[in-house]
Amino acid sequence: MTDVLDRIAAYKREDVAARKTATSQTAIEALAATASAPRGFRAALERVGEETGRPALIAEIKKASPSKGLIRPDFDPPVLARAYEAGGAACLSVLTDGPSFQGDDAYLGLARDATSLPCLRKDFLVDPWQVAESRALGADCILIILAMIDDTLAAELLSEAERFGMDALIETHDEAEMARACALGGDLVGVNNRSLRTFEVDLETTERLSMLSPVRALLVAESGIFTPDDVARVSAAHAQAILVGESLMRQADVETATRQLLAA
Ligand SMILES: O=P(O)(O)OC[C@@H](O)[C@@H](O)c1c[nH]c2ccccc12
Repeated sequence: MTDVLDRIAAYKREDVAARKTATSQTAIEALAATASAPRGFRAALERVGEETGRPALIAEIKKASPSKGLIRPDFDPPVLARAYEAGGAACLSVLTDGPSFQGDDAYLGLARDATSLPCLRKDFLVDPWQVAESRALGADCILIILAMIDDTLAAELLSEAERFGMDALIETHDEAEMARACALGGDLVGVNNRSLRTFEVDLETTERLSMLSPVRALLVAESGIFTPDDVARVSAAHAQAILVGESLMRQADVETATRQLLAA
């Protein structure tokens, strides 16, 4: 049986091929040019981190996941986005992948228009065309999952993000991927504590990889963060930002839960 990443990569390639037939590179770039100007994603993380002396929060709008199934039944992106902003999030992450996460491209603009926060388009990028598409959808930052692509494509995605004035979060899972991130030269690097192959979560991943991250990179601890103690733990491991979805999405009162997670 092929694992989940291979399965996702396969349907993404098919999906992108169809989208590219419908909308050429020139056409998608024209749409990107009319999108609302990028909000500095990395800059917001840096600023909030300095102001609070704690890791800045990237709060994720996620309805479901392959490992957990349905996470949030009453799913309303603008309402959730405003609750996150009021609770103290520095940035948002919005799942747009449909088949695995019950996301939708439209959720990105809905969440972004409801707040003043910079937004990450959380999706699986397998083609540089998707970078222009992300900007056209309003994204301020894209995600580059190294486990899914080779260095040539990763470098292309990174330079396209730069060309469109967006930030790029380079996601790593192990030492080899962290070495690749260093060679790529990105300035925003994530450590995903969840293996995208086995779904197992371990905050030790951040502790192990943080010291290997590029010197100039802002480090984001991703996944499996549930309590203020978890935040303190990854903060002690030098994470300057955290990416949190499930633990906040499961709370009835998202604003209060967000504030409590960030309380020192
Ligand atoms: O819900 P969690 O455990 O707080 O995790 C959020 C985020 O890190 C996770 O959704 C994620 C991190 N990298 C990804 C790549 C694709 C899809 C999802 C993800």
